[in-house]
Amino acid sequence: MPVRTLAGGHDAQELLAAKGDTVVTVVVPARDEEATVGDVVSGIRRAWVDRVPLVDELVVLDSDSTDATAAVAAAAGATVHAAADVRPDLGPARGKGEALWKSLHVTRGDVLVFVDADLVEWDVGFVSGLLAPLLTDPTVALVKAVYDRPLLDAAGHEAETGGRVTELVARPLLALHRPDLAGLVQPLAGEWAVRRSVFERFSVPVGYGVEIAAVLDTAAALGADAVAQVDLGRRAHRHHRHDTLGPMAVQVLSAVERRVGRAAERPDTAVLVQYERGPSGFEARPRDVDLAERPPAVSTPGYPGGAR
Ligand SMILES: O=c1ccn([C@@H]2O[C@H](COP(=O)(O)OP(=O)(O)O[C@H]3O[C@H](CO)[C@@H](O)[C@H](O)[C@H]3O)[C@@H](O)[C@H]2O)c(=O)[nH]1
Ligand SMILES: O=C(O)[C@H](O)COP(=O)(O)O
Repeated sequence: MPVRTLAGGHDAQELLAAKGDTVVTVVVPARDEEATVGDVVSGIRRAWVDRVPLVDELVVLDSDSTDATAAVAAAAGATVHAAADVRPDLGPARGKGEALWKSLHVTRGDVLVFVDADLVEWDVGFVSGLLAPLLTDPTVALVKAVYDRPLLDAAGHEAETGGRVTELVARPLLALHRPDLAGLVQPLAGEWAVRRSVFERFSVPVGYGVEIAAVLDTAAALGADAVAQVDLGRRAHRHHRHDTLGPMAVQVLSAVERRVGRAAERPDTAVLVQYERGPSGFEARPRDVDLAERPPAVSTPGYPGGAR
């Protein structure tokens, strides 16, 4: 059965009625996003906290930023937590997955909606679109965004279609290992929503493997039918250079391999060697890539409702 694809564009009052007493948390992970995090936070705040009270908590997880991300996010109306300051007793780790995992420890939502902080084209309907299936259909556990993804050049002009790691790594891996999930158009979308009761039971890659891991773990635990996707229109974001997409690809590959029964015993670091032409020919630029995973939040001592 193909992955369920749902339309966005919901009536706000109907969603509010469907929400009832479900607590909804929006989490924005951000590392050095002072240029864009303010618009993301203030847009969500105006639409879904002030005008329609669909969102109960709006939280930015500041992921080791060295710029003014935290101050900008707080001024825009978010509750800001520095990821490194959340449960420091659990040891240090860095990365996007770490920020999302730490968010479980400082929020109370029954449903968590994740929205990237680097968006330059987006719509507040992303939040309601992702929430709707979870508020209205108890069989849905995780919802991914689907959208057109332009690849913008340095001047902001549309060059071609984006999502290079998605198209060259993530979707091919699904085709090989989980063809029942191959209908997911944007398996790496940074905009997704999940039930806490599900996400808190998964081990979470600290880096960019977090999205593909959550999809695979949800399908393994509850069946592919528990994963849905919603068409949200169009989204544009800041692009990485190819040399930082390489480590991202390694993290996505590792998260998948661990979940299809390979590489379970792999060390938590890999070295990706990239090459640049220098004065003496091609010079090696080795990069350490962090493949570590956090254990299920529910298993960490002190987690509310978890082991103590
Ligand atoms: O250590 C980090 C790195 C990134 N981020 C934030 O995470 C979001 C997405 O990061 P980004 O570097 O912009 O990733 P993308 O190039 O957009 O990668 C896509 O693919 C990744 C791999 O699946 C997903 O994690 C991303 O959400 C998705 O947008 C942004 O708000 C970042 O500020 C952190 O919080 N901590
Ligand atoms: O999701 C992806 O595949 C990566 O973030 C790369 O996206 P981009 O090619 O649009 O920069």
